[in-house]
Amino acid sequence: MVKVFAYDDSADVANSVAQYIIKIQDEVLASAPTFKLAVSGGSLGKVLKRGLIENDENQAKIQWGKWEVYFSDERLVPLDHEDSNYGLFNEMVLSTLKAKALTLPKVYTIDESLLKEDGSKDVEIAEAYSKILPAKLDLILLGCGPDGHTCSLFPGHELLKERSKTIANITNSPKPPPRRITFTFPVLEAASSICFVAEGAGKAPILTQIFSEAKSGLPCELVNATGVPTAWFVDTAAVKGVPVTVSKF
Ligand SMILES: O=C1O[C@H](COP(=O)(O)O)[C@@H](O)[C@H](O)[C@H]1O
Repeated sequence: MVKVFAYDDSADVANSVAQYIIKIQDEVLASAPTFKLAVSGGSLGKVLKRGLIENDENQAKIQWGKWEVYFSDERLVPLDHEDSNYGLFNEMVLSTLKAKALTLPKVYTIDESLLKEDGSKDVEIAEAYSKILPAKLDLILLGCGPDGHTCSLFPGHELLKERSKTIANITNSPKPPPRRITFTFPVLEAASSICFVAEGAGKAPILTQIFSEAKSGLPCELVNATGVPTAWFVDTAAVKGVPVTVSKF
């Protein structure tokens, strides 16, 4: 089932995403020792900072020590590089927790020792990450690129059909940097829940394609079709003119 939650204000989007994450965290931790979630890069970083870190009420409800954090995709650059999705999560979330001496989540990064300038170990990086990935994630937080990509699964790319690997490497990402690793559809399909965050008028044209009845085959549309409970948190600008029914979480 796909639900779309829309708000006029970006602060309300961030707060609602945080409350949604906390709800799933609480449900999972009622019967499991850890909450396993995956985060994405891009604009999601600021949303997490605003909703989970800058909002004291939300932050107090987060059991950071029981979180296991994975990355839905990662750019094959050093972890402290400005393009790294871990680097973004560190800057937006972990750095504040460290500064406040709060308990840190367990964060699963790529094996940086395998990063080579010529990309000769990129396949190994993907294989190594697939070995630390759990069989099922409780929640995957995704972004939606202006071309409809999510994770590092791009429109029309052969990786959309990948079924044998859970993590694949890509050498020709149309969005820089070109070398990345990404979840494949079997990982997305196995998740307990998925949440997209998309904001800004610039996302309205692609959301119109994703939510129209005509099949576009866009990666985000394919995620919506997996049958995994999926929530979209958007601002009203992103869904202006989009053929979808919206509500509030
Ligand atoms: O390259 C990437 O882009 C997508 C979408 O980013 P956004 O800034 O348009 O939200 C992101 O979800 C992904 O993790 C990242 O590597």
